[in-house]
Amino acid sequence: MPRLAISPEFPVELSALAQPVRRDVVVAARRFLQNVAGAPHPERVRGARDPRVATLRLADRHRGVVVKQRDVYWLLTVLPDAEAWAYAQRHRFGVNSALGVVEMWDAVALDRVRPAVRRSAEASRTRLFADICDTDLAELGVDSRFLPLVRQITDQLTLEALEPLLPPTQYEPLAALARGESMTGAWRELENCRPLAADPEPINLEDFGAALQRSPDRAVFTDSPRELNRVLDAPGWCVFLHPPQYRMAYWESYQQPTLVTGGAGTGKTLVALHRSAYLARRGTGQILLVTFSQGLSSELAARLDLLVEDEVTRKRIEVGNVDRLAHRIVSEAEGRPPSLVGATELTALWEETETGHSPAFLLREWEQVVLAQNLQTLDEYLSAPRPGRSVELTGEERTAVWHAIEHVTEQLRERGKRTLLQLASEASVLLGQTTGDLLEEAEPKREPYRHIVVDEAQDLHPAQWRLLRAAVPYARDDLFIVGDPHQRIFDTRVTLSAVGIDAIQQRLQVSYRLPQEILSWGVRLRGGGPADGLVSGVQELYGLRATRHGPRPMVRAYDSPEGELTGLIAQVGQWVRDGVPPQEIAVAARTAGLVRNARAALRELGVRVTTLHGMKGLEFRRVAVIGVTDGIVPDPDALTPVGEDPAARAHDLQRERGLLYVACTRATELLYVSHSGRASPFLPT
Ligand SMILES: Nc1ncnc2c1ncn2[C@@H]1O[C@H](COP(=O)(O)OP(=O)(O)OP(=O)(O)O)[C@@H](O)[C@H]1O
Repeated sequence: MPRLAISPEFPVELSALAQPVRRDVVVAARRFLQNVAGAPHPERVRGARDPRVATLRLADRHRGVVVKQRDVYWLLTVLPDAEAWAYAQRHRFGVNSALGVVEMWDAVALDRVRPAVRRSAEASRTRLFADICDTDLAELGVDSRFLPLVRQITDQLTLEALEPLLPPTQYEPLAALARGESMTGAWRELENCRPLAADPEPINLEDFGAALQRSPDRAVFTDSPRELNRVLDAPGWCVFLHPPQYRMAYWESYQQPTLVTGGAGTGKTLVALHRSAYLARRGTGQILLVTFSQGLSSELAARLDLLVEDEVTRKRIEVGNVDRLAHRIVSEAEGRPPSLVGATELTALWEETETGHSPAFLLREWEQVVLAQNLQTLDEYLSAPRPGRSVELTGEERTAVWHAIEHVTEQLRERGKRTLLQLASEASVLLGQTTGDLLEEAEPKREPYRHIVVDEAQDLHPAQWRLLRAAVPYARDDLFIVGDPHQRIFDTRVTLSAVGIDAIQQRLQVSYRLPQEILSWGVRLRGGGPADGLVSGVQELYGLRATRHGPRPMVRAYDSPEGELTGLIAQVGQWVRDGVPPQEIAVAARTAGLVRNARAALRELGVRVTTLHGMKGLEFRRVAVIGVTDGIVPDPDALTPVGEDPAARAHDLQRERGLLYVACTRATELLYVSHSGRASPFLPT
């Protein structure tokens, strides 16, 4: 029986074929896999650069291209006959000697540029890699077939021009050396191309099948027609992860909590989904996949349904948000659902106190100092640090604030009401009680989950972190966390270590969602210095890059809000006429009023219209962000007055900036931004 491995390009090419051809291709591939009568057989390709290449006739005038070694077939693509033969003739294949993964390159295209590289070498005595000996290059896996070309490269620009023609496993270490990095730096880049942990077995360059097994980003083996169907039908992200994503999601076991950070669209959510699926398949216990809001958790659940087909496995993963978890734990303990206090009622309670501080100031002090550190007594509060609060409070003032907090919490208790953060705090105490008393027992395992996977971690409050920490035992693979401090849209700047989560950190650097043009515009917009939180120290956006190019964001200035709305209607109408499905278009604005107006104006078109907050975690082909006007973004009502607390105001401004950045980085294809009157100060000039 043949062993059939599918490359990520195959399902993409397949989906581009007409339906009857597609059906025939699938039937033929299934026959080939099962080795039954009528199965296509490999046909050699005359003039092929690589003798292992063959084609399979999969449908009328359509062929699959395979690389064949013994019983292993790597099915690369399916194309009309002539294109398939040309493809088969052009490409060569190899095994990277450092990583043992497969490599593929267009040998004809590479040959075409060789004369130009040679000419520039003849005109210059400089050689980019003059200081690196052949042994070092070989150690980095540079293929001896590329060596003559590499030796002729005179400068960085020439190397960059070769990037699309070289396998990434060849290019990345060379690019690192060209940037002046050491061998260690070059190795680090190479390691990033490794999807699996290093294999202790020596690499056999002749064993292509073993190399394919080490390359799950390039080839998935299908043992049955069912698996074949799945690889061909499921969305690409369900089957193929990029090497760093794969390595993080499928690492056998993490000794301690793990934090994956990365910019917008780098695949953090996908990694969280795959990690959950991996843990569920392992069957070591119940998993909670948790995210910020109810809306996002529904999105996650829908994607998880696509990723995990098996019902028993899927049932091991509960998808939820932290508020709901807190609510449930408190409900179960008290025997009835807790009542929540509304914002207006809470503000009225703060107003009853007489500290000379505004309700907003007191609320922040309560949430960011008292609840964040779980302070229980006045003495604890008097000696506690107040990070992020720049207004000094004397001992007397602190005492007054503490009494104000006591007044409000007492009033809430009398009314039988709580805030969501209070619920989280109480839920973590409740969990602590059930587990703490039992620690000495043989089987204390009373935490509700064995593993917790957290998405959008940047916005969780310390009280919520304490709840999550208490909901899972201290054990291997307890917490797997993904987030991006630059996308924080709420007021929490907690580092994980401050809440007792000692996490190892990994980072994703390539955005697969955004074209370079939207990404670099977004990075300039986000600007304003590095972001803090989640990890100790600060996190820079430096190094984040994209793999695609596209149109630059359109920024449109209008004279009036009415003109801006008319412009929006025209733009979105054009997108719909271009054939973009309405569910792949989103319009976002900072205020509820702008959202209402846009929604009314676009009702007929059926596109999504939401607030900037509502864009978190989502993705659309085309996005319009309107009302990016001075006086609207940042929202003056969301800013602490300058005189009240300058540090809080600076944080508010960063949060508002982050909010706009989040909305603008949802577009995979096109971004349209508009304002009427003076532009928001956040817009890059
Ligand atoms: N391995 C992959 N295969 C296919 N598509 C991918 C892959 N990785 C990323 N993408 C694309 O990038 C998008 C972003 O992925 P994801 O939502 O996981 O990123 P994220 O880092 O969580 O983004 P954000 O923080 O901006 O919400 C995906 O929806 C998909 O379009």
